[in-house]
Amino acid sequence: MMEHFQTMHTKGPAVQPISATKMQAEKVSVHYGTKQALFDVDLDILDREVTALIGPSGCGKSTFLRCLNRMNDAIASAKVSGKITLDGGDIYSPGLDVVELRARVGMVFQKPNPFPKSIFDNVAYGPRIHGLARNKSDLQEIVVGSLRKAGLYEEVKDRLDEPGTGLSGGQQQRLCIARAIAVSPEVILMDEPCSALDPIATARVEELIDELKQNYTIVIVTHSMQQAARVSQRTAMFHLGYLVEVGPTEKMFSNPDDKRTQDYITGRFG
Ligand SMILES: Nc1ncnc2c1ncn2[C@@H]1O[C@H](COP(=O)(O)OP(=O)(O)OP(=O)(O)O)[C@@H](O)[C@H]1O
Repeated sequence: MMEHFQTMHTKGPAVQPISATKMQAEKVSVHYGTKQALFDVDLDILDREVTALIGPSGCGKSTFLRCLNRMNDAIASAKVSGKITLDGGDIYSPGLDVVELRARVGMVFQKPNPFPKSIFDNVAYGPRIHGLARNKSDLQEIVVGSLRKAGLYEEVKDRLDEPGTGLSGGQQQRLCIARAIAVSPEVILMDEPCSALDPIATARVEELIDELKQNYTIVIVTHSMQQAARVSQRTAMFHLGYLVEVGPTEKMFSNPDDKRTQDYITGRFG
């Protein structure tokens, strides 16, 4: 795992930077038909940090993640209440362009899901539909830049015209990350992005997440305590649809406030 050390070039006491809130959830509840899956969740997502969502299966992690870019809109039975803001603006306000929202808050799924298109076209897809490139060389620059940021360019630069589906699982997931990055999102949501990957590909994606947090706010759902501890700065623990507690990852894994977190991280349930 790559370490980032900050060097202070100025004299005087070190000032602890205060992270700004990028997204804020207030009293967020979700029902699927008559079944309530989330109960009054209040959670701040801090800018340019990795927030890990942990908790036993079915506790509502993915449901909450999907609220952050309105992916639950696609589920007919899902009803979201409460308030979620991005830079202070309500993402559920009527008239909000959901396509624009999803460009600002991108998503990477559990199973790598490249389009049945070339590597180049996978990454160019978003910039094309959002009209982000003025000409071919602009588009080329965006695609190459995104593949570089996703740590994939060197591996694929000689075969950009070949299908994305021909890559290995780990490469496909980095391609999906490049595709998400290509539209310059501010927030990237990741739903168990490594669960289909082998340990080496997982380590590569974890390193990438660590690098990406310099420029993007990341929210990751993970079943792996080790992964949450390795990649995140803050951890939010969910249980039976409730947010149990949230805090700095180090504290959550060494000295959590809530017994349910303690039980979960020590493998007593989940
Ligand atoms: N599309 C859906 N329709 C109906 N119920 C759903 C739907 N998606 C999730 N649920 C229910 O909502 C609850 C929370 O599910 P969710 O997938 O958010 O949990 P999770 O913590 O992400 O679980 P896992 O770790 O197993 O992925 C569960 O009881 C689940 O069965």
